[in-house]
Amino acid sequence: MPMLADPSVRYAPFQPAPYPARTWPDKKCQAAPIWLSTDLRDGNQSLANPMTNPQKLRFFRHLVQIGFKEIEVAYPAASDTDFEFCRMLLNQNEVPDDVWIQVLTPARADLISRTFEAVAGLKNVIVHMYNATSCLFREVVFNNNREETIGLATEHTAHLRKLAEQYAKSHGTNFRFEYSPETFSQTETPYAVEVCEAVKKTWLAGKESVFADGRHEERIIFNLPATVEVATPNVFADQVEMFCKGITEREKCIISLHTHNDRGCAVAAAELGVLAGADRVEGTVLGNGERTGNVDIVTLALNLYSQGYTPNLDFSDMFSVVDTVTECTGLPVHPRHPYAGELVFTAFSGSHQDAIKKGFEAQTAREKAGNKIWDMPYLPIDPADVGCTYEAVIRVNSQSGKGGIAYIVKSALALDVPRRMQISFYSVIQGMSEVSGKEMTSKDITSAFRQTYHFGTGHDGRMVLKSFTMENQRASRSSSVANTPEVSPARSPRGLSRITALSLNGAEPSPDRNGSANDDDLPSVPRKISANMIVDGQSYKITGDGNGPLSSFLDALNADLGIALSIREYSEHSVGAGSDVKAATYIEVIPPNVDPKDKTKGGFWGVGVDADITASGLKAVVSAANSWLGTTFTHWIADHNVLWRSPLTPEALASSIEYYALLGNGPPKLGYVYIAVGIAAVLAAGGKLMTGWRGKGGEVLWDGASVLLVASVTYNQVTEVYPTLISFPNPLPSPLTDHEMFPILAGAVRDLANDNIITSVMLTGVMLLQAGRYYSSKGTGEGYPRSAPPSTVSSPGSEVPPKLSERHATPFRELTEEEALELRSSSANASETESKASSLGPNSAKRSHRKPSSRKH
Ligand SMILES: CC(=O)SCCNC(=O)CCNC(=O)[C@H](O)C(C)(C)COP(=O)(O)OP(=O)(O)OC[C@H]1O[C@@H](n2cnc3c(N)ncnc32)[C@H](O)[C@@H]1OP(=O)(O)O
Ligand SMILES: CC(C)C(=O)C(=O)O
Repeated sequence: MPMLADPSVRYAPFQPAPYPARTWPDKKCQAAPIWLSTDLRDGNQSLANPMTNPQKLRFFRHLVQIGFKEIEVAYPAASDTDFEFCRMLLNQNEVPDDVWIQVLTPARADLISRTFEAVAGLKNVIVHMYNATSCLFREVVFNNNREETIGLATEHTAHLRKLAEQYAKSHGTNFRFEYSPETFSQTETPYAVEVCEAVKKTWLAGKESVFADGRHEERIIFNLPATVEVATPNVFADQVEMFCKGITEREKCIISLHTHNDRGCAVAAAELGVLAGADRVEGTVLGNGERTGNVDIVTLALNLYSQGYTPNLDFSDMFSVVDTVTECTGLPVHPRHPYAGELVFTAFSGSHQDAIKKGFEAQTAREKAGNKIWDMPYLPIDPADVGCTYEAVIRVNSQSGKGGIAYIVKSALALDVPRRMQISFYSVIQGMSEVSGKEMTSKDITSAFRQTYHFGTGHDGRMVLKSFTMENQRASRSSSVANTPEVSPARSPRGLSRITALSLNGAEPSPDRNGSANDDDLPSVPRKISANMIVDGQSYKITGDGNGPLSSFLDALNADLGIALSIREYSEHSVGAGSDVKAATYIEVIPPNVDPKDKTKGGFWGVGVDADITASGLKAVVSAANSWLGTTFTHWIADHNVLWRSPLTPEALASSIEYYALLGNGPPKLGYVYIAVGIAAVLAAGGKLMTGWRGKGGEVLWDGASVLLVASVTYNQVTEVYPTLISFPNPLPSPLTDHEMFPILAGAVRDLANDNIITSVMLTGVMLLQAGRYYSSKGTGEGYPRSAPPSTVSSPGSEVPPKLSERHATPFRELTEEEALELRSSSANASETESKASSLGPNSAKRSHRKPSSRKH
């Protein structure tokens, strides 16, 4: 049946009693209520497969560990399992002295008696009796009028009291009594009060001395259930306040709440009910229970905690709580479950991440100043308080922003990346995550960072700084730089002491000073650097002069390697503390044709970390220069701009032009390497051709094709690629995209990209041909003879099926004569073999072994 156009024909609104005298809206909840966990009763009775007793025991122990002092463990009259669980708790001495065991019974004499048998001998027991009091239940379920309903309750209260006194005497048990007017929230509140008055009278009759002695633990518990949640939480709060004010001898009663979540408001109803005067709340850990569940005590407790009130329950290890609940109930916990779900302290979206990152920084600063109050965007409590690490707080996908990514880099690598570098790295991660369509893990992000900035062992770029010596008028020093940019054996105390003095906190060197930013504390004195570098595997010693370490290094790169870069932005911070302190330096470099003032374009970032501040700066320059140089000696990135980018922007073309101009005007030695590779390829191909001429007829075909392809590539490189490459002007005109040469240069990079495509297709062809040759000479490996022995070849009348499947593992090979024969005979027999297959051989059995469908129609 579809939803009704007019639901009022079927559903009537709940009619709350008017209660204008309410005071609860102005109350505050400033202390935890008494908690009762009913996980092992109400939670258990709602499970398709109720818990086994070992599971119940595990859960019980965990509840005790969390700090529950009242635990409803069973409905002992319901089943032997529940009965035995109570005995198990007694026999194994599982119940701490300060914990009360609660058991539920209906208002039926036989079941009450059975309940007492179950708990006989336990130290502290609350016997909980219920009968429904609402009009619907009175009429439909019990067929009782109001008086009869009260009679049912009082009669069984009297029976229960008798047994309690008896068992207290015989077993020394402390008994308390809880009565639930089940379906309280659907019962007329004054009538619920009337029922409870009658029950109270029966239970407390003659016990005046108990209260006169101040034994308040003897108070009767009236538990007010929203057995089914039928109205808004304010209605429930009104009912609770009405009850609290209506019941006499309030001081002799504990008012308890038992809310269910049918409208999704169990937490709100319990919270407002407490404001309305309740002392106690029954619920389950993480909200399992009938239908939509009982109220979730984790949420209630941590809501209090987040307001600065101690909940008297310890959820410090939320993971183990979730494990216990899920493993015992067999139910999952929703990833968005308040305080406990896997994702509840996690932000994927950029603006949330940005705010959280800034929030953490502000929180750290506040705490340093002595104010520990948690005040964090998007995070109501500190995840660490419930056993979460901060790692999961920010997770990155295509919805994320630079702040979140920077947060992860900072958490994982202790690098506080400057804002503009964050933006630059963000585009790297954004691109990756859009391509994959998946979340980027912290590991993905840190390894992308290392790769992008050539940071850390195993992430060297094309250029590596091995060691350097620095001379100036004050001192002369030398350092070697370890392979990993993060650690340097050079620990100059002088360098370290300068970290603070040189810290510019993101201030940029003015372009004209060109890298002398970290010389603020020194007068401008000429420096000379001598550095040992590896570029594309070749060692170079470079030297340069300048007003500081960075400017002299940039001078050396320009003079000896033809790498003309200047610094546009510089910042640094210390990493760690004490004797392990290091400096982290971030540098943005720009090539000569880039406008230093237009910070939206043309920069390349680098990072360096070292115990020596000079080494950290130099490493940052090398890292940035590597970003500019590109990762490998290939042109894919530049060509991608030209061939596959849509729309093809002038900026994309400009960056490809810059790349090829750099290559064309690069150090001559790079050119020699390029030519040497070409010559080696030609010689190798030629050598193979000769081998082919010397007699192996079959191989000449392959070698011939390879030679043809290699020759074509060489011709293309010599006549097209090389002349185009060296035609790029040095320096490039600036601003590039507006210059009249731009269309010509754009055409040149298009030609180069096309040439590169041709080259790569041809070289791929060579590789495939060579692979074919390799496999043909190798055979199939184990067990496959280069020429098949006669016994494996089928002959007319042979019953052995030919092993054709083995043949598939041998690509690109000529067949031996025997194999050719075998193949021919097998194809001639193919149709015959097929027709025989239904009656002969193992395959026929396989094909026919399925039974015809036995389904009846
Ligand atoms: C809201 C709640 O969560 S209440 C707790 C619910 N939990 C459970 O029911 C789990 C355990 N229950 C059981 O194992 C069984 O129901 C038992 C053992 C208690 C009783 O089983 P049975 O004797 O077979 O009765 P049944 O389960 O059909 O219960 C219905 C009978 O109990 C009566 N009844 C229901 N609740 C109560 C009550 N609180 N007090 C007295 N009688 C009650 C019904 O009116 C009905 O009586 P009828 O047979 O005369 O019409
Ligand atoms: C027995 C009562 C308290 C109950 O479980 C309910 O009303 O939900």
